[in-house]
Amino acid sequence: MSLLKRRAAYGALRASLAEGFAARLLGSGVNDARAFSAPAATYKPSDTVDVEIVRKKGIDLIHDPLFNKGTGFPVPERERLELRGLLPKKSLSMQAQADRFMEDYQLGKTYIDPKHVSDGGVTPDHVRRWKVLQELQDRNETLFYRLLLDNFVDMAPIVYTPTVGWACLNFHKLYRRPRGMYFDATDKGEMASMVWNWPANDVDAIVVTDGGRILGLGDLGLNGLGIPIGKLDLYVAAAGFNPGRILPVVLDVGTSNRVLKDDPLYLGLNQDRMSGPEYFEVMDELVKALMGRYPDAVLQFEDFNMEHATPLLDRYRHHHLCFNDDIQGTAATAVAGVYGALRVQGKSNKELAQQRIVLVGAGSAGMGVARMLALGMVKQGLTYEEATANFWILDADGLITVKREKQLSSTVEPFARKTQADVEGETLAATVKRVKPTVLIGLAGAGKLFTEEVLTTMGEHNERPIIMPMSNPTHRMECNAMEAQKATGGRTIFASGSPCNDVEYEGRTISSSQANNLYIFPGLALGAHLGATRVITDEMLMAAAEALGDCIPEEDLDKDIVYPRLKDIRYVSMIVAKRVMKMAYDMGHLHSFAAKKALEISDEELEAYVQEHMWEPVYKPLVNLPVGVQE
Ligand SMILES: NC(=O)c1ccc[n+]([C@@H]2O[C@H](COP(=O)([O-])OP(=O)(O)OC[C@H]3O[C@@H](n4cnc5c(N)ncnc54)[C@H](O)[C@@H]3O)[C@@H](O)[C@H]2O)c1
Ligand SMILES: O=C(O)C[C@H](O)C(=O)O
Ligand SMILES: [Mg+2]
Repeated sequence: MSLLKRRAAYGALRASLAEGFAARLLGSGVNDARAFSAPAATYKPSDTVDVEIVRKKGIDLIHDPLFNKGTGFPVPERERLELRGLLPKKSLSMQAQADRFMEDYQLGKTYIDPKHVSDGGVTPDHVRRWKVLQELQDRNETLFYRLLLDNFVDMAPIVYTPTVGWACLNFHKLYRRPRGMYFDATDKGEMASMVWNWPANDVDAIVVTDGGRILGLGDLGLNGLGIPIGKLDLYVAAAGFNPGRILPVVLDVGTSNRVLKDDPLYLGLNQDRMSGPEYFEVMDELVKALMGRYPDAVLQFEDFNMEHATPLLDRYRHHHLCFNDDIQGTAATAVAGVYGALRVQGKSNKELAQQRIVLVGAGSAGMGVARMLALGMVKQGLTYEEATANFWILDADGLITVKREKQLSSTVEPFARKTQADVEGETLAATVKRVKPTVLIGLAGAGKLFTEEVLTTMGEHNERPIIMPMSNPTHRMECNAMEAQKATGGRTIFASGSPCNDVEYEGRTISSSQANNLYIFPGLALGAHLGATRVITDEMLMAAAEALGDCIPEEDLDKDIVYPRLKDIRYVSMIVAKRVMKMAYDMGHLHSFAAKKALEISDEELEAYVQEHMWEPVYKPLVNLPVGVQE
């Protein structure tokens, strides 16, 4: 990318910051905002008009959601692209289309029978909105992403958790049009050629699941594809990945879910879930097929069960640019949240080392979080062994100690309690009473484990308890915000995996934050992609965590908010991407020449570089080139 172009992008960034500043001035009644208005038009050779090359015309174009503008095709474009007569004559602006959609989205009366909505926390209205949005995505992706970006706070819970959980449970009944790629165990030997059926020559990001553990809903087999789709929706909206260059993938290796297997409409393999060497063989073939065609793509592993999540990450992380979102993205998210909560308490990051942490759920997410928090404590001066002594980890069998008879996994083993006072299998309530933790984290996916007794005890021992029920979706969270605030007299610093409303308690409003890896994976992947980093290291993850924490404005900390506002998600992803790239550079992992150059010029230049590479959901003029004619 030329320096001229980058300068232009930086100019645009500065202009938009100035615009925001001007708006604040206007809001505060200061009239000098005019000083920021645009100067008289001058010729800028760098401000080129971005066009998009398309190889289709006529009805084929209208039926391609990546290029379709619906009634938004301008008249001259209709002439150029053989669309005349295929659409009502009147051309609407994108804004008019957006307004029309929002009316339907907000007020639509499509009836959904409540008995079809079995997932706690998801209402019939969520489901209606999910359907309306999905239909839009299937016909006009540019408008879909425009709306998702502009209404992120309202729409993220629809395309993502908790509603996406309902969509996965019902994927086989909802299936209408293909999205993403479907591989299964019977495709052995064919995958490397199958991957060439995907229409895009370039793919920047792939999210893959085997449906083994979808949110806290268990094994959903092929239905799990809804999760990579939802994650990649956020890649585009939150981090500006190009929707034409993303690929959601499911590998169907069977399912242990009897309800699905017995359902004649289920679309996956009707066989038990594979495991052992055979499983890894199939997975290896898929990874080689995907990386063979798209060697530069970032590969995100999503919602694998405990048996496979860590082994797969260890297997591929040194060979491909990949990460496991549940282990690593969640870990960085939790670290940022605890740092934020310490700042709310008026403390610094240094005091992470003094925290006593009880964590329920010793699975991939839980142990990723424990390890990263321990690494954070090491950064604050402890040895790793001293750090692990600050944790009490419980799983379905209670407190984990060295006396556990079952073999502990290598991720859990360093955290097994060693002292006499620690009773193997102790209940959560007893551990919390005895240990008096300052931080309580839930990643068990088992619902209401933070009982009134547990929460009350947290309140008894802490002036400001830090309570993070991080499981998803809503009805699998360990508690909700109201329960935590009621039991602790409104003193909890609260962050949950799925969104919770703020709580009205004794005449005041108490903030709830969302501790979800959505704050990390889009920016992390963007930084890795733009920096061509080839690997994602612990240092890069820690940089992402710290960057996330730094994005919380002071005035929000004063309101007990421990994550940035979701409306600022693009800014957050840009900062996370920048800091990931800077860390990669320091560690010798940044291989993009252009990114290196930007970084060596200045911090602002690097921000502009990231910004410039974020795809914007706007209608660009379409230029048709016949197949075979080079761009
Ligand atoms: N907020 C986020 O960003 C985020 C990210 C990743 C995962 N999660 C959520 O975390 C949960 C777990 O995910 P995972 O990948 O670690 O799952 P996993 O299957 O790998 O691990 C689950 C763990 O919970 C334990 N557990 C189950 N029932 C329990 C009970 N009744 N009491 C105590 N422990 C119990 C299991 O023994 C196991 O150790 C899911 O609900 C998932 O949605 C949230
Ligand atoms: O998908 C989410 O909402 C977060 C996380 O990846 C999970 O598995 O729960
Ligand atoms: Mg997940």
